[in-house]
Amino acid sequence: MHSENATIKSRGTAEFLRRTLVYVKPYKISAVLNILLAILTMASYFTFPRITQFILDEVVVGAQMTLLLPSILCLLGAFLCCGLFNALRILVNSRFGQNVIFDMRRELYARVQSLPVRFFDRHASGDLLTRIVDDAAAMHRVLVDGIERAVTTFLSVAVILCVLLAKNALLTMFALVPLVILLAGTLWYTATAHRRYRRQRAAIGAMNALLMDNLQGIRQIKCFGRQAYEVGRFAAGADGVRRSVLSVMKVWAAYTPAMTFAGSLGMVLVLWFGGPMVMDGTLTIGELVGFLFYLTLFYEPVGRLDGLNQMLQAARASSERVFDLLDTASEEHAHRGVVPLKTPVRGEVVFENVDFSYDGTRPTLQNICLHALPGQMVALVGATGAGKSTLVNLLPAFYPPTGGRIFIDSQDISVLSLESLRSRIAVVSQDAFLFNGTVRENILYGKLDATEAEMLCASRAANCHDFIAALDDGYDTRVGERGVKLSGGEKQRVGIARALLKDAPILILDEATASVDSETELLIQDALQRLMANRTCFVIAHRLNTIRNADQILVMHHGEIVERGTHRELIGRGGIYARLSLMQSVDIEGGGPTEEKTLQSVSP
Ligand SMILES: Nc1ncnc2c1ncn2[C@@H]1O[C@H](COP(=O)(O)OP(=O)(O)OP(=O)(O)O)[C@@H](O)[C@H]1O
Repeated sequence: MHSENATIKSRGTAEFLRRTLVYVKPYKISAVLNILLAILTMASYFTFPRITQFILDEVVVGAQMTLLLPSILCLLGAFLCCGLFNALRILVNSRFGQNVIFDMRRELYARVQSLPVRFFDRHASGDLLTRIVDDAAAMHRVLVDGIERAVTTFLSVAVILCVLLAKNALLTMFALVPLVILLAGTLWYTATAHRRYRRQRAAIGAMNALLMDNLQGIRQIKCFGRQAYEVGRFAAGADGVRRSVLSVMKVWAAYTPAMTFAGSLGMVLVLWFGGPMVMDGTLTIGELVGFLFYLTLFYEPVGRLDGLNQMLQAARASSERVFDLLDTASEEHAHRGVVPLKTPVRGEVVFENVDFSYDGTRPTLQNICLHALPGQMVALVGATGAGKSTLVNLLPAFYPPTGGRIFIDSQDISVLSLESLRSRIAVVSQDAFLFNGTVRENILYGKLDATEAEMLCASRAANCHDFIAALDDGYDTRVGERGVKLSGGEKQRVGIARALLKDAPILILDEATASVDSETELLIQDALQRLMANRTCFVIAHRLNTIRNADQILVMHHGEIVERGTHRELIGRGGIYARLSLMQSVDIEGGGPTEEKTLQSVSP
């Protein structure tokens, strides 16, 4: 995880602002209205010192009690306006903010969906989640609150400065002396804060990555009794966050009070030099109090600039992680194919001298040649790590081959659009991943617009209708995260129903290794027979008895096809397959298995 974050490019504030402001464009009117309302709120609030001064000087000292009620009503009206404008500002600001973050998250998630499978091999889901949820939120805060605060702050500083100068230029000079210290402090903070925020964001990403990984593996943790070990690992991650946040806060703790103190110096100086002015009659007491009120209003936004700066630096660090995601080339960018697969698709598949490597150096597949005729069943066998899954993963272009070509119906898949290619391939994987929704939603994943009748038909063909109908809420039963509420055999059949509904001419079937009872096994095999009928099937077989009737069996070893033929031919050859077959005690003449061992445990 740390290495992932180390690769994130550092970007300047100008790039941050340029790319972040793009999200405000569609909501220019809301943004302007938001600022306008903030200014009105501020302006109504600023009448307070002026009216107070009037009450003190004209009403109290000038003994004009008839003006008291109108003055108080004015004050009340100003506060009312202030509250009203503020309420409207909050409404506009919230809508504006939620629109911005909605757009950001939608764009980010769309980008995540378009990233190549290879990207997900290298990035932890928890870290990606942090970028979409937290980092986008930090960026949005700058746009929504930051811009508003920046405008109102600078405006109020400018307006109040004019008022102060108009009231008493000499006192204003004294009041502004600490501003030099404030500016120097701000510059120092800006220059040094960025790296601390980068570390903080990286630490949060790493902690979330660990958290997500652990929650997904909670059963393994319990099974191995590793709760204490994982608590320790999480504590190390959380400690990383604690230390990075503390390093930010340590500086902040010294910086903010120092800046507030510097601001207070202005008040002290004004009192020091203003007091004698009142005594010698060049200033009224009301004018001095009014001046001090305005000075508070001056230093309050000046102090807010520090908070704004902190927000900006945090958002800049977050934006680097967001832009890193947005700037990663999409699958379409790398694949480039746009041609649709010619229909009707017959399902002829050819691998022509295909090589592949995950890391660009160590070959995972070498010189793979195969020719599957439409409707044929091609079985892949071999020891674990031989490259069977890698081979089938090249067919839907999850990874591009590093050498050679792959054809479907004589069309090179590298020129085909991914959408067209993948819509013609169904995958039934070992773990039959189900989404955390209802059974119905999971089956319909194969064809979102399928009718109820089509769904029921697929479900019956997959031998899962009966168990689904017996569930409390039938097809509307929620299956839990990854389908946790269903048994392995049930999940597999829901997975088969989903693939049946997709009705693709090419099927990739990664046979489940987990054993199920023989009745369920029969139901699954029966469902699979229906699924495989009239499709070109690639079956990663772990038990040889299920592939005896395959049209071709390819035996893989260290990324190469070392034997090929039918079951009988390979048995007759007396090579690796025959040995594997013997070890699994498959009845060579076609009878049932007497003992089953998965190929995972057998090395050729
Ligand atoms: N995403 C990946 N990134 C890097 N290397 C990988 C990746 N997936 C697999 N490998 C490596 O590629 C080799 C082939 O793996 P593959 O999963 O294709 O084998 P397999 O024959 O399907 O094994 P199994 O039967 O156990 O599933 C292995 O050495 C594996 O470690």
